[in-house]
Amino acid sequence: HSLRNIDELCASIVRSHRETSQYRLEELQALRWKVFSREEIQAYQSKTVDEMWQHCAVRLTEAVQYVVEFAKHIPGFRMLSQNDQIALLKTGSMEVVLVRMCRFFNTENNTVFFDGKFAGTEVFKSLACGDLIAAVFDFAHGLCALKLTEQQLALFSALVLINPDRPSLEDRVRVQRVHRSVEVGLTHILHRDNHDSLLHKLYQRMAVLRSLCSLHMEKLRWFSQRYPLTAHSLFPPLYKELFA
Ligand SMILES: CCS(=O)(=O)c1ccc(CC(=O)Nc2nc(-c3ccccc3)c(C(=O)c3ccccc3CC(C)C)s2)cc1
Repeated sequence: HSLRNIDELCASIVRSHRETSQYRLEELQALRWKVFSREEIQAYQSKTVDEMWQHCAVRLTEAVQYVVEFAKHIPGFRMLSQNDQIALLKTGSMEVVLVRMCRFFNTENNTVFFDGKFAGTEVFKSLACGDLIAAVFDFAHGLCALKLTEQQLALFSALVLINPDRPSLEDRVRVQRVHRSVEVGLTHILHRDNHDSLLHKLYQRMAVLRSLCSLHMEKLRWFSQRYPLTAHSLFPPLYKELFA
């Protein structure tokens, strides 16, 4: 790895991250105190379980679509086979949405940017999966505490996505090679930012991510058994393709 092409790799991943984030940081900062009114919270809480799940599935699918675009612009990712790209996105896209949450989470009032305003856990009550929401909020808190820069977040997102341990990969060795070059890139910018200790903490966060995503999948299975019609006919196709 000559330094030049590590710099190029970092630059292309950071550019891709910036171009595939629906909101710039400044926009999210400007909106951080725009919270839902009592009436709006009441409206969310009076939705039925399947209405709220459908609503979140649409939001999550939209966030995942941006992650798919992010992946497509990562040089090493594009070189992989179609099947391996799908295999990595199947498990990694939700993890990247969760990692990106540190951009749109306000630790001061424990709210997340959702549907145009910042929402507390009470907004998601009618999902009937308080443990998943609490775990997602806890994870977002923990990640925000690391105060990642956009560049560090971009490289960490790519590292989470290009994971050679994913099931059913055809060319694991190739994914390992791309993973290693992204890791060299992340190590390089953490060293440049004089924040070497962060890498170890980020690896610890990756372990929590995996458990969070299996909890999400478990809830999704529960939901689609309980509401088969909604899950099979009303969920966005990409959501079903990636999560069902
Ligand atoms: C990411 C790019 S960005 O420009 O920063 C941006 C762009 C757009 C937005 C708006 C946005 O889509 N916010 C969402 N919030 C949540 C959410 C919902 C419950 C709790 C915590 C966050 C979404 C989810 O559907 C989600 C996300 C992670 C785990 C679980 C879920 C819901 C499950 C229960 C179906 S989508 C925010 C930020």
